[in-house]
Amino acid sequence: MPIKVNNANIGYDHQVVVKDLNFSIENGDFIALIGPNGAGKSTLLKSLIGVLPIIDGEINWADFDADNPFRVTGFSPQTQIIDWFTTAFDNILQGPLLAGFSFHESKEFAKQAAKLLDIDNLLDKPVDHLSGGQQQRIQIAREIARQPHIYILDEPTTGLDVESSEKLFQYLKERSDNGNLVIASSHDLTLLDEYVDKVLFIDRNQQIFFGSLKEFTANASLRETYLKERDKHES
Ligand SMILES: Nc1ncnc2c1ncn2[C@@H]1O[C@H](COP(=O)(O)OP(=O)(O)OP(=O)(O)O)[C@@H](O)[C@H]1O
Repeated sequence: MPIKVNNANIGYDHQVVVKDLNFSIENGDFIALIGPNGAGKSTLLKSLIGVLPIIDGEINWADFDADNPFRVTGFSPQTQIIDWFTTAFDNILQGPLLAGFSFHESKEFAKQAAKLLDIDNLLDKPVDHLSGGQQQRIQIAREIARQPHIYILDEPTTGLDVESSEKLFQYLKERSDNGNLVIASSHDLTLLDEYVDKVLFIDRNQQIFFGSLKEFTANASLRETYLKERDKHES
């Protein structure tokens, strides 16, 4: 079992944001992490990859080098981590280079990822000359170019238009169909309905639901609760 979360309490400086999390991520899973604003989605994704220590319980990366999950993971947080003083291409190239690919392979992977994110015409531009949505694409392209086994993506479609969001989710679905793991937070239920196979719903400091998309969709009151909470926080 690649990632197993047991009775985990997560948060900041002993301030618990979500308590008693219990779920596991298996090879081939494409999981949507949903919950209203402030529910703790970013906190959970940071805890999963280990940049934020958990308060209690366990998160086990059973089949991987637990000391260095970054080797096998593409992680795109909500706050942009970008090298502002280089070009779009050099930013993307850093992903595969740091993952250990040769310069030649890295250039190929960077070009492919740029094409997927429709930024191949911006590659020689300094990143601080680009729009927020274009910068978001660069960050995701950099992670995709690493060819990771696990994708941990915090609202990857923010700033992306509908067509690009569909293309990205289609790609992630193909990766999960090939045995890779994807967990992505999103507020876009239409996109999730089309591509993901499991849902993790957190709200009011707790895990409300973890299971298949089918179960989630079939449970009208659960879906209703999610939509109501989401819209309440967004209005
Ligand atoms: N660095 C931090 N230190 C202390 N508290 C924080 C920190 N970052 C976030 N929080 C708090 O943790 C809670 C969860 O925040 P988080 O960003 O994980 O929510 P989210 O579900 O990702 O929200 P959104 O949908 O708005 O991105 C919020 O109450 C937030 O104020």
